[in-house]
Amino acid sequence: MASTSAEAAAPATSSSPAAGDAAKPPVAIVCIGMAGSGKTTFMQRINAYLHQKKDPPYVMNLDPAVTHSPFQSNIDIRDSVNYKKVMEEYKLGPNGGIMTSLNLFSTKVDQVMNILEKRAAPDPENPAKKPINRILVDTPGQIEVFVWSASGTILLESLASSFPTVIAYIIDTPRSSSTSTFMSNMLYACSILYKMKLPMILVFNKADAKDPSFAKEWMNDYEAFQEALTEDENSNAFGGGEGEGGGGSGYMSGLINSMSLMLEEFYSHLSIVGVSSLYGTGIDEFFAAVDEKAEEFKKDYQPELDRRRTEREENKKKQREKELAKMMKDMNLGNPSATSAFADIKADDDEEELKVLSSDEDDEIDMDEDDKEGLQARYEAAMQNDSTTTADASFAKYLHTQQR
Ligand SMILES: Nc1nc2c(ncn2[C@@H]2O[C@H](COP(=O)(O)OP(=O)(O)OP(=O)(O)O)[C@@H](O)[C@H]2O)c(=O)[nH]1
Repeated sequence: MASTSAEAAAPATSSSPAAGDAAKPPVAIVCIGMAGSGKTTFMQRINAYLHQKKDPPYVMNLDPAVTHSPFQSNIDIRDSVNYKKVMEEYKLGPNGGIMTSLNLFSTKVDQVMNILEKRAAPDPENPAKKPINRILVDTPGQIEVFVWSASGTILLESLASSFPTVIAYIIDTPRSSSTSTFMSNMLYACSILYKMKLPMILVFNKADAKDPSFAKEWMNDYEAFQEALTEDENSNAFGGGEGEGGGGSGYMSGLINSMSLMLEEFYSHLSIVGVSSLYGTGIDEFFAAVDEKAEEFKKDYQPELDRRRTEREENKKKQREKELAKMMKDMNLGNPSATSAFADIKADDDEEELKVLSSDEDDEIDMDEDDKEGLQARYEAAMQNDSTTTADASFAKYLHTQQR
């Protein structure tokens, strides 16, 4: 990975393996793709490529339903969760089974992160063991189950909180060569980007079967896309078929046209590579894009992630306060910080009153006039306070008893 000043300046998160290897934390590559896009073949290819470069990655399989994998995983969800049993026990269908298995697995995310962080740092007991440079993550082909589940978010956020994390979105190029399937795929990628908020590489796979240069052109040149759209419309590629000439109602082309305009901004955030997982072409280009996106992660996404984490912690604190207030209300104690009774406790702690009480705990009559007046005034305030409830008064009485 190219080392830049931005990288050197990037703050290491507290749990980051950067603590052990400040210049080069491993990059996590999360492969997401529709069923049949060639995701498994792609994973196998990049895994083999890194092994060939004598830089073996750490591989994690998050697909509980996969029956055969052509590569070995260091961490495999199937070792912890039995997908078939989950389906049986919870009486679920295939997608529910995958989602529940992922949910169960995500409860162990801390253990997973501990393992990854250990492998990312140098091992003092075994200095010859090289820290890992890449973490490859395979996900279920049912994209929506992973992307839109809480567990998918938990797993990705945990990864991203420790390592630069990049999404590789695998696209079946031959199946995306019409403007409508291309647009559907782009919208899907767009929704993943906005849901995951992580840098993304579009991997146009099966480049041996269909050259992906058309896709790059469509993404960079609006007019080229327009021409292809008109062609598809004229050849009735969208179906519909009303009227002669196969132009349809024009609704589809109008929709795709306006969406392509909207997606221009989205395209500018992406890296695009064409690969053939079958033959191994384009893999160098893919890893160059990974390095570029890892830098982008540190520069642009990491601060945003940190901001979101701080915001979440603040919200949690606010929520806790809200819950506490609700609990006090449930107990009919009002808002604890709004009652003068509570304020009194704090004041009593560090004022003379305490000394008086501790010196002569039994002797109420010995309290000097100032103390008595002060206490009296506070009882009255407690009784008169707008928000004072019967419980506040009881509390004041309780305080009084304690002070005796
Ligand atoms: N021509 C060509 N075929 C490919 C390439 N990559 C994958 N395939 C084929 O595409 C089909 C699907 O590949 P997989 O790797 O199983 O796809 P997947 O996305 O993992 O599919 P699921 O396991 O269903 O999620 C297989 O027949 C592969 O041989 C490629 O680069 N070129």
